[in-house]
Amino acid sequence: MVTATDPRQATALLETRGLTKHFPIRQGLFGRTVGQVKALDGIDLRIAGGQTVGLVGESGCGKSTLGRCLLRVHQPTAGEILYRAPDGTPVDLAALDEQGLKPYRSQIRLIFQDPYSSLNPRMTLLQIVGEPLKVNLGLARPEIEERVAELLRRVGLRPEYMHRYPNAFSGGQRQRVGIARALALSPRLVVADEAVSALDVSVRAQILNLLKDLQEESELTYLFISHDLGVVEYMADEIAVMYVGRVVETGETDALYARPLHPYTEALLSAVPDPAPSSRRRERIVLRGEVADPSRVPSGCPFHPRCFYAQDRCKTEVPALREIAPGRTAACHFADQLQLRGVGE
Ligand SMILES: Nc1ncnc2c1ncn2[C@@H]1O[C@H](COP(=O)(O)OP(=O)(O)OP(=O)(O)O)[C@@H](O)[C@H]1O
Repeated sequence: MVTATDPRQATALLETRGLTKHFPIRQGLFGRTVGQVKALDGIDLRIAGGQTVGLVGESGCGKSTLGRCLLRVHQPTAGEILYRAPDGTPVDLAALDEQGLKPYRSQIRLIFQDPYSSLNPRMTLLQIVGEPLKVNLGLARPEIEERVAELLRRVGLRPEYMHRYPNAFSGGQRQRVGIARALALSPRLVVADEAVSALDVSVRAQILNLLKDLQEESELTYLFISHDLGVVEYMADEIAVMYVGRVVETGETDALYARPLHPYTEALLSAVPDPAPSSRRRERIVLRGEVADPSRVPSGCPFHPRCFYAQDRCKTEVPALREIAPGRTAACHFADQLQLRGVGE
């Protein structure tokens, strides 16, 4: 059903086309390039304004590299990052130099994974959260204090904490500080890279709910990167599944979880803990072998050596990411024939 909040109807805030990032592998005394790590290999991804896109996949499949390219921490090797500026103009962030990127640096921000190592222990919360206000906006101390107090309130911390140091706080509180810092410049898109993975299970839900509340208050858009499919199901309107530098499936969260179209997604979902274990049990699909090495991507479909449904064609022909049903894409030759198992069957 197409509803008012259907991500397919919302305008894209950011869209990547053919986004590619290869890291050279260097060897020897003169650093000769002997190969390439294909961390991203032609990513087409659409992030609708005000929505959360969940990016999932095993470790090493390129999720963080994608986030870093959007933030332009990395210079992409090829492809476009089309960002809709506040006045509606599309801007290709991949093509801009540091000077050109300046106006957009405040609009796309990152929440770090580890609230222990990402906060400087020698800086007070005022300095940590206020730093972007000083550096990017050049604000004076009284105004910074005022804004930091407001930011701390928004993330559920007492304003008087601003004079304390990070070691006075728990993991969950520290991540609230990290979120306050990410929000200091009123961004439009926030990349949350494993934002709750380092936290105790007991505080994860509080941080996830905080992120949801902040999204509602400020119409934020999230790219929510996680290897935890349970967490992503709770957070994301839409999902993109990555495998070795490529997007292999996209769709609305409910539809994708109920009926995956790519065998890799089916395997990932089979590992999500069963909410009602006494009912018909889902069988966990144990994939053979390790995730492919992005410097030696298998021929044909990169997933074929691990796929239980692979046919001869899969060994030679690379499947394109194509629309299988409205709002559903998959990069599998047999996506419209396979009857794969989802969650909650
Ligand atoms: N700066 C770099 N130089 C060389 N190779 C890199 C660099 N950054 C990432 N890679 C490689 O690119 C591939 C993708 O890494 P990336 O960190 O993006 O994956 P990921 O899905 O985020 O994994 P994880 O969840 O473990 O962080 C990996 O093979 C990684 O070793």
